[in-house]
Amino acid sequence: MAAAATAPSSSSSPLQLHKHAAARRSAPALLLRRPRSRSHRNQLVCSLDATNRQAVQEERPAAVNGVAGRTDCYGVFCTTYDLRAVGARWRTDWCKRDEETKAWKKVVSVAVSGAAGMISNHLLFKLASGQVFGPDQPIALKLLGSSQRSFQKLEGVAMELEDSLYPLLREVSIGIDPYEVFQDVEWALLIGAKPRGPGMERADLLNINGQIFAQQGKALNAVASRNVKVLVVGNPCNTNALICLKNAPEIPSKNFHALTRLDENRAKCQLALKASVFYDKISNMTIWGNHSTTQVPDFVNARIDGKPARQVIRDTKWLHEEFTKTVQKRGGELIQKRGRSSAPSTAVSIVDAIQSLVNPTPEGDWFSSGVYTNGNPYGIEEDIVFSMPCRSKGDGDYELVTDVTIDDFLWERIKKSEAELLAEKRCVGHLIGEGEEELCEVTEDTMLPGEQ
Ligand SMILES: NC(=O)C1=CN([C@@H]2O[C@H](COP(=O)(O)OP(=O)(O)OC[C@H]3O[C@@H](n4cnc5c(N)ncnc54)[C@H](OP(=O)(O)O)[C@@H]3O)[C@@H](O)[C@H]2O)C=CC1
Ligand SMILES: O=C([O-])CC(=O)C(=O)O
Repeated sequence: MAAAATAPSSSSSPLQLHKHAAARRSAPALLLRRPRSRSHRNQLVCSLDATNRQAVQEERPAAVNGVAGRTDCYGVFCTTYDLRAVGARWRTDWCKRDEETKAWKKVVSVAVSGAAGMISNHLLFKLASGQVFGPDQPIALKLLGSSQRSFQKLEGVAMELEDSLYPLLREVSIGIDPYEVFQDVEWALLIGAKPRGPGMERADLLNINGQIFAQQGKALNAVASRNVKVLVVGNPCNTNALICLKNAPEIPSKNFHALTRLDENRAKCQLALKASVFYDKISNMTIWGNHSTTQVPDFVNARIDGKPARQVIRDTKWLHEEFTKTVQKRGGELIQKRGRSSAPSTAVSIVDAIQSLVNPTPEGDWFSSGVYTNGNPYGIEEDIVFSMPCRSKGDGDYELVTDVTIDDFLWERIKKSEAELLAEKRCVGHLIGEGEEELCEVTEDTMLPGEQ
């Protein structure tokens, strides 16, 4: 475990602090490490003289000492750095310093569950690099594991993040208690979930994972930022997202998403291949419904180089049969070939999903996300989480797209996916305060992309 460096005494040179490689880069300006608890918040006041160095020093929490259950800064991330360019003079004027700090964006606080898993293995490094929230956006990562056993794995992940020297990565903390890890987070990327084991019934999976998401919903409700954006990846992600939002009544339901961006990317790839064009020519790609084999990849509204896809791809049989099935079953095919479910491409699609919310959607285009159906303009049953076309102004929020055509082909399939989600919802009634577990009747149709 890396030991936390102490702040310099009033006689020490500021340059001594730069012994950590993270600070050797010409990284953006200093950020005092933010105190963890709400009660500590605002105690770092700007006062003037060297005595305040001592005060700041005392505010810094201790490093994790390998104590499972605690969430705290990890190793190098517990150090308060002077991150201005090497050679900058240590100032005793903390107000001036504070002014400089204010010029930088506030650190964005992002929780990731299943942080020791395969998807996170790819995602965390993209988050830390600035690829997701931008090259001028400092970030704090809060890593959630599920058990005492996973705590050690999380330490390993944090060590790799340390060794990657990301200048934008200002905090890493690890823990197994969502009530601690989710404190004040602005984004919660909920990836951790139990995989379906041999002989496990679909209803068991819904129940086991549902309980995880009920607990995490409650924790978010209690301690997260009131406007936290939640992206549920762990399967079955639509119903898990529904459970999560139902257990977080103080957070707007609109803030919850189930990841269907991977399906959108898969659909774009198939259309690009068929039309012999590069991916970037495919736009307006909607995935309707559940992240399962009933999902509906929409070629009716998709565009290729600005033209309706059906004007470019004249092969109706391919669109109706092969395209739809290929996208629906892509996850399963991949598992058969790789022996495990998709992780790198899922991480990429999580990046895409976040970027679609924090950047304005290009004029005329849209993206897919599994979102809460209340108030939807398409006639889809209310009170489920269903993938639909969305547009964002780049403020983290979204609006549903209204200028889409839903023909009979789409509608028939949308209803099938809707029925599947309603059946899943009945299975988790006990987790959303709406009934008993015994009502669960999921059919063979109800399959994750990986189950076939
Ligand atoms: N929506 C989509 O498009 C896709 C979804 N998925 C789904 O994403 C999920 C994760 O996949 P992947 O990373 O490959 O799986 P892994 O098995 O590699 O990792 C899952 C992680 O979840 C952790 N975990 C389990 N229970 C909890 C819990 N209660 N709280 C926090 N963490 C927990 C596990 O570790 P530990 O117990 O040690 O903490 C493990 O690190 C799966 O449900 C998968 O089906 C996958 C691909 C696409
Ligand atoms: O079933 C799984 O875990 C994999 C999955 O969701 C996908 O690849 O779309």
